[in-house]
Amino acid sequence: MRILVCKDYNEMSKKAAQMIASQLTLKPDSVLGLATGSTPIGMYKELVSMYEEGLIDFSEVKTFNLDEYFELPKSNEQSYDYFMRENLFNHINIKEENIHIPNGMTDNIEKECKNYDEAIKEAGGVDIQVLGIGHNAHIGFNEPTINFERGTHLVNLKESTIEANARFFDSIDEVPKKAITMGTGSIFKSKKIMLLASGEGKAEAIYNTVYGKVLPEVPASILQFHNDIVLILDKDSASKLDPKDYKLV
Ligand SMILES: O=P(O)(O)OC[C@H]1O[C@](O)(CO)[C@@H](O)[C@@H]1O
Repeated sequence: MRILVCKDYNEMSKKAAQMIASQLTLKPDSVLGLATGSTPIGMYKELVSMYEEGLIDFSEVKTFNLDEYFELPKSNEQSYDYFMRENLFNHINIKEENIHIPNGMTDNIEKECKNYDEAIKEAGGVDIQVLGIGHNAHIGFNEPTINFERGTHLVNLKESTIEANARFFDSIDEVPKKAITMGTGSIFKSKKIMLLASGEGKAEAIYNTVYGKVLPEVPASILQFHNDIVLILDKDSASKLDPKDYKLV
């Protein structure tokens, strides 16, 4: 588990975008696993700037998003489909058929989840999975639970997650209570993983992820077993780590 600590959120975003750009240089038809939430917004801004400067090309890239709210129409500005188009897809030359986001409006959850995992497999697997992390160390919408979920599945959101995400909605009652998310098993199959975190509020989750016991109650802790993962943090989210365990960049 490599840990890079940047001086602030903007530097973290630049570093993360550089890592994605390197991936696309090495493999133009990369399969990118993408995250939503507030943390990756700075990285997406950097990627759009790099694309506009002609430094990167998304024409052969395929993407798979980690999660999507259940029964929230794509047209809703709080859907992750809407978020991804606003923050990235509408501003780069990715092909529509190469964009994959779980269909939160499906009337056949089991089929949707199975098809999603199969589509990832058919694409050759995720080359680099971008992750954020919740205050309770959830990754995607894999909440603290009693077992690590293997594949993409429907999940009941924890109250703490609903409260954390209520900031994006007019009222907490509007926050969906369920979501479709790639499972920790699906995430773990990614060839590389890049986890981003910013702010003091994530320091505890990062500490538990790096040093804690590998438990489904701390979903991100499973990442200790991955053989090619980098955490890109800002100083605040890294504040509980031992400086000998990370590199300042
Ligand atoms: O980056 P944020 O907004 O703190 O969100 C952290 C995590 O919570 C989620 O938004 C799910 O609640 C994830 O998609 C994200 O990685």
